[in-house]
Amino acid sequence: MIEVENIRKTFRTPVVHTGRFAGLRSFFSREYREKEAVQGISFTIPPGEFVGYIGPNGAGKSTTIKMLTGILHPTSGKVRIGGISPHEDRKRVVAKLGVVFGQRCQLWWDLPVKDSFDILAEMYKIGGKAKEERLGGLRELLGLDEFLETPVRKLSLGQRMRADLAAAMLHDPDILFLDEPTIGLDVTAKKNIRGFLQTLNREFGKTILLTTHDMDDIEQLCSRVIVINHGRIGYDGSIPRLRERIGLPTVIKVTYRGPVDIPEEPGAPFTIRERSEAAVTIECNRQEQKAMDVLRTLGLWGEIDDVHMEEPEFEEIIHRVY
Ligand SMILES: Nc1ncnc2c1ncn2[C@@H]1O[C@H](COP(=O)(O)OP(=O)(O)OP(=O)(O)O)[C@@H](O)[C@H]1O
Repeated sequence: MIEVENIRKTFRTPVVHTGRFAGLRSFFSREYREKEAVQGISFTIPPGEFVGYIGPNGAGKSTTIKMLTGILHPTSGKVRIGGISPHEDRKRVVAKLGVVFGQRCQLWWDLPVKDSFDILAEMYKIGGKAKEERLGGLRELLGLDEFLETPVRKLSLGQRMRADLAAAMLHDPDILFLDEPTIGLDVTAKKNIRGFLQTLNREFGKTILLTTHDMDDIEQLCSRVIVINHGRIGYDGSIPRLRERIGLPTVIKVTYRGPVDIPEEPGAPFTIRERSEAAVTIECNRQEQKAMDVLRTLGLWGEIDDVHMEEPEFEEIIHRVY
């Protein structure tokens, strides 16, 4: 269980002067600028949940993750991971956590991948059969064998991410924090990583908090999404409920065969976006109108030949929340 209670983080940075005697003025200056990166955030994540933690650049996502992992101490508020405060007992919390930062490799750059795993296993005090079994499972799930002997610096981005994920899971933590794990990856590599994360969550019950700018990651993986902006939570709930709340229209295009009689006003709760001799495109709100009811009305205007339906893009919905 991850418990976050009204956490805040204010960064205080000295004001740097410019112009004449700037260095001297900065040196003697006691002026500070304050930045409230996180402004009172609360949420609870029960075991086994897969949560997307998203927001625009500078929203406060990384700052939150750093407070959850104990790297940063909140200015106020409380964090509990499995009942333990990461600040008070970082060692015990770290044992429960796996952390992956997509932009930062956590392995030894010049060593073969398997040597990095050996060092980590030593650090976590995993040996013998347990180590073989765990590493065997990860090798299979992540396809590590093709590059186990390769130095980390020579890995492709996709291979490096797979190695990083294996390293994060080596001590079998219950919780995984991921910061942009698919950044820069091609379609196939993304698919592999997503498949692995899905397996961790669904088959092994791992709790996952995922930060990403890739909305496909969120839509394909997360059952819940927390949206943060300017250090505050703007939304916390399921994706369908978010779609409902934003209420962007669904677009339906119907092509007719034979004679068509499209009225000037639809006389139904949807709007006509475009019409031609043999087709009509309408916009409707799926929360207010069932697609079948809309189609029934459209069927009164002529014999339907083909139907094309476009749901609002998740990306567009998130853009509206930001
Ligand atoms: N150590 C620091 N000192 C001062 N300000 C900081 C520090 N770390 C972060 N900030 C500021 O706090 C705000 C939130 O930053 P944070 O890195 O948490 O955002 P983010 O949501 O992770 O953004 P991104 O998507 O760009 O990674 C930003 O305005 C940032 O400049």
